[in-house]
Amino acid sequence: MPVSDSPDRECAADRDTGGEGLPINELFYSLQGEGTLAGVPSVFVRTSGCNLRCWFCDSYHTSWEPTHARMSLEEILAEVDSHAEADHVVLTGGEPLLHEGSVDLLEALEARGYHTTVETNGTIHREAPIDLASISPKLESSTPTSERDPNGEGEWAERHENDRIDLEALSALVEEYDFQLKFVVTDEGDMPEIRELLADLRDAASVPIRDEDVLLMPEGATRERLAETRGRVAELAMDHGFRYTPRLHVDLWNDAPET
Ligand SMILES: C[S@@+](CC[C@H](N)C(=O)[O-])C[C@H]1O[C@@H](n2cnc3c(N)ncnc32)[C@H](O)[C@@H]1O
Ligand SMILES: Nc1nc2[nH]cc(C(=O)O)c2c(=O)[nH]1
Ligand code: SF4
Ligand SMILES: [Mg+2]
Repeated sequence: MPVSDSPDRECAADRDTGGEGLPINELFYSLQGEGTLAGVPSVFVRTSGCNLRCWFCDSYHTSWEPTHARMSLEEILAEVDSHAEADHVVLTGGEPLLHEGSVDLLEALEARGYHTTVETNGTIHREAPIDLASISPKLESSTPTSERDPNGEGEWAERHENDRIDLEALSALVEEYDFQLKFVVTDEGDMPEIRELLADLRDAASVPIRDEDVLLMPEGATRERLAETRGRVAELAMDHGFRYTPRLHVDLWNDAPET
């Protein structure tokens, strides 16, 4: 589908847009590239708008400079259904759980028999029929400091830092849904924070969080960058007894849109 190239002024990038349907940045058929379902043919529905601003965000036009076309629930479902080979749908963003309309979409997908994965940064909990909550809590190394800001001089750093971890939302997500915790890792400097967060979450949540629920994913939006990070991250997964997840779509198609 075409992606609108001009930001819609009515849509603040960091809050629910309300109204009917959803702000959609792209909708495409691909292979799930990340996590325990890597390799599964899936339709991706990418909403626009995010409450965080990771410096490395590989979906720049849903966060830093959000663009979208507003689609009704019926239009989204028709396009999902047109990919008849797929019975898995991945709802991602941006931050899909910003939008009330995501709940409506997930309910409609459940009624049609789809398996649903929601890719979320873990700061927002909503009740919805989610088969796999793919939670990617954001570490301090994601913060857009003035040196790393892709779009300014660090104006978002404080808000990002304040909002990136919400233990209450994280606990509710892991208690309510089958989940994976997928951390973006660059080097061993990220590991102490992952271990601390896991300890806090294990205290706060009423369900077990097994090491096998924890996946380390190398930071990199391009093949070139992944070549620098993935060897290190694979070693860290082995050292700590966590899983490693590739970024299969980047290996296959680099940073092309709609992949
Ligand atoms: C664009 S985000 C959208 C969903 C949600 N906002 C989130 O962050 O989980 C989709 C996935 O891509 C990951 N991601 C984004 N930029 C990345 C990068 N440069 N390297 C590795 N993973 C990245 C996120 O951590 C998340 O798991
Ligand atoms: N192929 C493919 N797999 C993915 N898994 C999670 C993605 C995302 O952006 O949320 C993603 C994506 O953008 N492409
Ligand atoms: S939380 Fe997700 S969509 Fe938002 S800026 Fe970070 S990686 Fe991008
Ligand atoms: Mg992606």
